[in-house]
Amino acid sequence: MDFNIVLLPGDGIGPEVVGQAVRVLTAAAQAEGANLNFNEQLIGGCSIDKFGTALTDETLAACQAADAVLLGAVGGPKWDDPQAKVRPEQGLLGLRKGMAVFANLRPVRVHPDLISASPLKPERLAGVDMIVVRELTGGLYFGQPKGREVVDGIERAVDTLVYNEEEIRRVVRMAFKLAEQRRKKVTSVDKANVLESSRLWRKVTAEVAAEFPEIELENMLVDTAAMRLVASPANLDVLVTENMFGDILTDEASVLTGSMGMLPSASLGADGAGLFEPIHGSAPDIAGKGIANPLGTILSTALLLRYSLKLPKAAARIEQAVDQAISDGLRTVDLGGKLTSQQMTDEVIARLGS
Ligand SMILES: NC(=O)c1ccc[n+]([C@@H]2O[C@H](COP(=O)([O-])OP(=O)(O)OC[C@H]3O[C@@H](n4cnc5c(N)ncnc54)[C@H](O)[C@@H]3O)[C@@H](O)[C@H]2O)c1
Ligand SMILES: CC(C)[C@H](C(=O)O)[C@@H](O)C(=O)O
Ligand SMILES: [Mg+2]
Repeated sequence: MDFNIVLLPGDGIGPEVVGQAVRVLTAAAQAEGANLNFNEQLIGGCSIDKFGTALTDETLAACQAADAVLLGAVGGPKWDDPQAKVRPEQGLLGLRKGMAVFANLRPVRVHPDLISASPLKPERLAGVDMIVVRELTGGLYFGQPKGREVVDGIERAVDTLVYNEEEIRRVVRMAFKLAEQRRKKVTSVDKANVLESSRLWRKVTAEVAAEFPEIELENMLVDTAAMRLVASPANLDVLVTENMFGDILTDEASVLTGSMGMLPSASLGADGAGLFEPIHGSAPDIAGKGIANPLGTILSTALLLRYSLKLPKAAARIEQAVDQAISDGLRTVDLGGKLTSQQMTDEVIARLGS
């Protein structure tokens, strides 16, 4: 079995965490008899520096042709000028759109031995195991019109939140399919008391729910969801929501797990090839120090093996090795330990099993 993987390390800690995660991915795939061919490309700020654009046509084409793509992070202060015409984040959005990966799965699991690493009360964290399904190629991030103009000497800016029913249906259906394998409940998060797009979201979600009579549907307003995420997170199982709500709620959810560095993600479309990335950014405050937590990216490679390469045993090997390393008390700096990214990865590899 041979697979072609595109690596997009990106900026800041991106190359550090991708470099480590690739070691784990290679070892786990090899243990299951799979051979991976890697093709490394630029995206984000480093691509702007070299090519003047955050995503070249060649990089996008390579990603579209690959069996899977592993990305680190993009962005950083160097490219943060508000007047800049090109931004690193545009590369990431263009990649998601270009790969048509409309569903971003963000599993949030609290390891029992990391409960003390979270600022939340321990009794709220026991048994937290949810998956957020974030719509990824629509909503405010992509809606038109979008832009700036000066009217009568006053500058204004416009972003548009637009969804059509098919964009909603396909991502909500993905959430219901996931719920069939889990606790048979979907919490759909919207702002239907204010937003027209949310009222359409709610209508389509009810139609999808009718296709899955064994799954319970709960509708929740996003402000309530933000509160429930910290007040009673163990009651949540599958959450599905629009692009920006999902972005914000998952950073909040990362606090439950002890660190931003823990959360992986899988971005999937209608067919198998996906985009896999930790949910964190380029972390300019710790970039270059070799201390970033690599586990979110390592766990993203497990999702890559499961969802795109269809190697569930290799995926489980990685997830078990990460769980074991944490159970054995191994911690990077963000979790109160002393291990470097490389040392933590060595410990995971040592636990992959034969
Ligand atoms: N997917 C992406 O590429 C992505 C995601 C989020 C932010 N960004 C970009 O990253 C840049 C920095 O954004 P930010 O600082 O707001 O968010 P960030 O996620 O980069 O960092 C937030 C905080 O979490 C910490 N952190 C993040 N990942 C960590 C890890 N693996 N190990 C230990 N600590 C970790 C950072 O040190 C920082 O204190 C911005 O340009 C932003 O646009 C990119
Ligand atoms: C960098 C940014 C465009 C991105 C997003 O908002 O989707 C990030 O925050 C994420 O969560 O992947
Ligand atoms: Mg985010």
